[in-house]
Amino acid sequence: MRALIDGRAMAQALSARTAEAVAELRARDATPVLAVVLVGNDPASEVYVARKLAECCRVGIGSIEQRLSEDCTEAQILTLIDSLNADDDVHGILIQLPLPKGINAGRVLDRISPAKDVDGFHPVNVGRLSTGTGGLVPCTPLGIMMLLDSVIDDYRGLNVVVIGKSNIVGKPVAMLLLEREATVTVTHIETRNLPDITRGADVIVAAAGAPHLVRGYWVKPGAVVVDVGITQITDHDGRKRIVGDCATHELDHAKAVTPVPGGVGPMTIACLLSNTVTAARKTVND
Ligand SMILES: Nc1nc2c(c(=O)[nH]1)N[C@@H](CN(C=O)c1ccc(C(=O)N[C@@H](CCC(=O)O)C(=O)O)cc1)CN2
Repeated sequence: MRALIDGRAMAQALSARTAEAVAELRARDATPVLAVVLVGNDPASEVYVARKLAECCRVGIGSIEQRLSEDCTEAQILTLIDSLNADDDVHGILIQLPLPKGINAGRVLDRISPAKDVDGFHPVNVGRLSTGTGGLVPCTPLGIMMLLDSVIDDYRGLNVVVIGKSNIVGKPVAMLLLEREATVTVTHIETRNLPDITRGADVIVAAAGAPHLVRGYWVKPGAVVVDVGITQITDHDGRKRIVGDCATHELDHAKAVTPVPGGVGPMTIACLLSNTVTAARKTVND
C-alpha cells in the first residue's frame, strides 16, 4: 500500500524550474548570487556547503564561499555579514549551521538582512511566516510542504502531528500547515504518550533527530509520514549508514512515506536555490 515520495526527483524538477528562472534573470543582467558562510570545519557542514555551491553552479546562480576558522570571534562573523548585507551584488546570505561553540547563533542570524535571509531564520521572516504575511520561508519546511502537496490536495481539518519543536523545522512547518487549515499538534521528545498522539494523525512530520523513533504501531493505516531525521549510525557489522526518525520498514500500512536518504534532504537544497531566486527577483522588481 505504501508509496515512496521521491524527494530526489522532486528536487530535480524544482531545480530545473529554478534554472529557467535564473536564465530569465541573467537575460536581464540580474544574475542571482548566494553567499555561503562556513565557520569551522564540521565534516557534515563541509559536505552540505560543497553540495550547495555545486548546485548553485548547476542552475546558473553565482556563489561566493566565505570561510572563517573555528576559533574566529563572533565580531568577525558579524563584520562579514555586514559587508555581505551592504553588497548589492549579493542577493542571498546563508550561514551554515551549526556554528562552533561559544558563538551565539541567534545574534549571528539576526544580523542578516531579512531581504537576503534565504534560510528564513531571521525574526522578521519568522514573524511574517507566523502571521501569514509572506517573507522568505525556511528551506526544509518549504520542501516538506512540496513533498506533502504531491499526495495531499486539501489539508483542511487534517490531523497533523509534528514531532520536534526546532526553529529550523518543527515550528515553521507547523505554521505552514496551520496556514493550510490543518489541525496541528506540535510534540517533542518530552511529550508524554507520544504513540497515542501520533496514532490519531493523518500526517506525521518526524523531525526529532531520533533514529527509528516512529514505529509501525505509532502510525494509523493510510497516514502520510514525512521523515526529516538524518542520523548516521554504525550497523552491527561496523558499516555506517544514514537512517531517519522512522522505522520505514514497519510502515507498509501508511499511504505514503518519504525515504531517508532521498526524501526531505534533497528538497532542502533545491528550496535554497529557489529562495535565492525569490530574493534576487525582489531586488529587480522593487
Ligand atoms: N543554514 C543552514 N544550516 C543547516 C540546514 C539549513 O537548512 N540551513 N540544514 C541542515 C543541513 N543541510 C543543509 O544545510 C542538509 C542536510 C541534509 C541534506 C541531504 O540531502 N541529506 C541526504 C542524506 C545525507 C547525505 O547524503 O549526506 C538525504 O536526505 O538524502 C541536505 C542538506 C543543518 N544545517
